[in-house]
Amino acid sequence: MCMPSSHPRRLRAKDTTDTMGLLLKLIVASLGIFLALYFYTGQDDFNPEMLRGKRVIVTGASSGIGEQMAYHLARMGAHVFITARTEEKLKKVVSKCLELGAATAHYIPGSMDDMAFAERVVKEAVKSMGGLDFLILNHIGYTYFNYFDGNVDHIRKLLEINLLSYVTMTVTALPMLKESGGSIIVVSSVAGKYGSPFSVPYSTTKFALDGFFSSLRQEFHFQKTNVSITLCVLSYIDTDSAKNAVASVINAPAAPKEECALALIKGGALRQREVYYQYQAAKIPLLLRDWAPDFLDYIVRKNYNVEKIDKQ
Ligand SMILES: NC(=O)C1=CN([C@@H]2O[C@H](COP(=O)(O)OP(=O)(O)OC[C@H]3O[C@@H](n4cnc5c(N)ncnc54)[C@H](OP(=O)(O)O)[C@@H]3O)[C@@H](O)[C@H]2O)C=CC1
Ligand SMILES: C[C@H](CCC(=O)NCCS(=O)(=O)O)[C@H]1CC[C@H]2[C@@H]3C(=O)C[C@@H]4C[C@H](O)CC[C@]4(C)[C@H]3CC[C@]12C
Repeated sequence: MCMPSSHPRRLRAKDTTDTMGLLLKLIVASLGIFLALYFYTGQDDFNPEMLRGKRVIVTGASSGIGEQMAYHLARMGAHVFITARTEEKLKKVVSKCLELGAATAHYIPGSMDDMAFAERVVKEAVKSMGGLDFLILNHIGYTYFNYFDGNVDHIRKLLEINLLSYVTMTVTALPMLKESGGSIIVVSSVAGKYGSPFSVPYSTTKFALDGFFSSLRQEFHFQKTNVSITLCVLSYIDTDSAKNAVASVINAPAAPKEECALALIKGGALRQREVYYQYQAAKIPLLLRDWAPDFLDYIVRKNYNVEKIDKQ
């Protein structure tokens, strides 16, 4: 009887390990290709004509990404209705929108810590434009970029501006959006998808937006409500307020606000459930969140010059 020697058996075990390794690499590569195709497809079907004559509200449009969205919409021939607190800035944005080709452009100044104002914005916009196709929720209240200071009242106030005014505007706008088969675009952040140091109150409000709008989207399916909800997950964008707040602390480049604004409008017009901008900075790290959360936390922390915060 011939007993197989231990050597060939070891070789067979090594062959099996090599094959498994190769298979694993193939699976990971195919998954990568599949995800890349899945998340990139759709954007190409966009045509700026989709926005011509559409009636759009943009909040937080006196500066930054909101202002840039207003300009893109104006170039596309939309009716633009903008809001924020600073009237002087809003006036300038409205006149530039008209120069760029907006069908109409109007503004209403006020603060989103007042829910009666949030409701009024929608009602005035509908009166002025004769209906509503897109509700773009983009504004945020002032917050600090530093260690959590224990101030519960700040979190409560920020929740009113960053979350409850979004909810109020959605509730008020829903009948008109149902009528037009319209869309809600909600501007959020990677800080609303994973834990972010020095942004505790801000991150709290952005996670809450995901809870509200992702759950509402589920109910829309059951109710056959033809209103799309696009949640926009942004990485660091080069707006003045973001750069002022974090430039010395974050070791990552900021993406251009003009391109970002266009990506959000495209995603909304195509009725995508989520937009990630910039894709590699916002989406790729998230692939780790459920499978390697400690590793993701470590990568996130690596982006911070924490000594700059400690010295402040
Ligand atoms: N820039 C970035 O790196 C990132 C931004 N985002 C998100 O993008 C969106 C826009 O950010 P960004 O353009 O950088 O911000 P900006 O600071 O440039 O713009 C914020 C807007 O909100 C308005 N606003 C502030 N406070 C209030 C208030 N109490 N009531 C009503 N409006 C208010 C501001 O105008 P006014 O002061 O005149 O009221 C301004 O128009 C936000 O939702 C933010 O979370 C997400 C990830 C990254
Ligand atoms: C702290 C920012 C809030 C904006 C603000 O109130 N600025 C006023 C400063 S000023 O008065 O001097 O002008 C945050 C707004 C957007 C945040 C960034 C974001 O959402 C993306 C990244 C998320 C990550 O988790 C943390 C870093 C971010 C770049 C984050 C930083 C804080 C904001 C700029």
